[in-house]
Amino acid sequence: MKLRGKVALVTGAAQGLGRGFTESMLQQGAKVALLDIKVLDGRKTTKELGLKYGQDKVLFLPCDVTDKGQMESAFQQVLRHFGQLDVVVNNAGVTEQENWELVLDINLRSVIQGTYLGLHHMSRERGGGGGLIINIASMAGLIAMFHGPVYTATKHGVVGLSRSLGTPFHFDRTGVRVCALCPTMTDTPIQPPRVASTPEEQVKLDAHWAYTDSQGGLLKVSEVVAGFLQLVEDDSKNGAVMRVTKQKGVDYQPYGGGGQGVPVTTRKTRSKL
Ligand SMILES: NC(=O)c1ccc[n+]([C@@H]2O[C@H](COP(=O)([O-])OP(=O)(O)OC[C@H]3O[C@@H](n4cnc5c(N)ncnc54)[C@H](O)[C@@H]3O)[C@@H](O)[C@H]2O)c1
Ligand SMILES: CCCCC[C@H](O)/C=C/C=C\C/C=C\C/C=C\CCCC(=O)O
Repeated sequence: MKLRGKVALVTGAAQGLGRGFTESMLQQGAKVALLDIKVLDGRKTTKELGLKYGQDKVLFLPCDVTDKGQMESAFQQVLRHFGQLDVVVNNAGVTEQENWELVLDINLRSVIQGTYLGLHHMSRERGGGGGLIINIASMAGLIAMFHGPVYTATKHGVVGLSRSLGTPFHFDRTGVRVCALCPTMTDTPIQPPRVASTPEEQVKLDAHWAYTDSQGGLLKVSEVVAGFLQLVEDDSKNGAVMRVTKQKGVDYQPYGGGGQGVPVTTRKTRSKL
């Protein structure tokens, strides 16, 4: 998809990867609605991007993605304000916390909600113009993350959702591509500090940073954004699961015959996974 003249909606856009995806689409000539629960940060980011790319190109909408009413209202407001919707990026996410139900709500239930709302408004069978939904999963959607079992479960769920809706059965009716993006550890505010306030916490942090350093350290937001733009622009990718890692850069998770929209791999390639 060429982004010039298109309208995108990004959840969790106030900072980190969401802000990066937003700015990359503004650079390509799209208009973007930024949704976030952090109202002050969201307004600040929107103002800064508006000064750079034009205030008429951006719209900030305070929105808690776990609240169905707020999500429905945000989608309606985007359509009223910009008159169209072409791209939905379900990006808002949190890492493991004591309240595991909240991790599930934000990282998976809200992504399902955002995906269904995107299909509802963009689907050709409902009079929409087709479009693209990119769900931000993680490499934790493909492999185990020892210090985040629920986080890992939610990201596996996001991958499964995107692959299933990214099949020709759905695309033939909706004209909406659905893909998942799976970065490894990236340098955003979600990352924990290196030093903790208690010895128990320090053990976890040491394990996290030892793992991260062993993988080549943190990705830059710009490296993930480069992959994101490839996924936006390549209309042949539907149900595709893009990985972004320090070791291999941008590539796709091969699924063999079962993976729609991704190349079928050879046995030799599969054995290296
Ligand atoms: N940074 C990484 O290492 C990394 C790696 C792989 C995947 N991811 C995924 O990328 C996405 C973005 O993460 P990030 O690293 O930019 O994190 P971040 O913490 O910098 O940004 C997340 C944003 O989501 C918003 N948010 C959280 N809960 C919300 C809610 N209920 N409603 C609306 N907005 C909410 C936050 O306010 C914040 O602005 C997440 O889904 C995360 O799981 C991050
Ligand atoms: C395994 C592949 C990489 C997945 C990246 C993932 O999507 C992003 C993770 C972001 C931050 C790291 C997660 C947790 C913090 C680590 C330790 C915290 C320990 C403290 C605590 O238990 O609260």
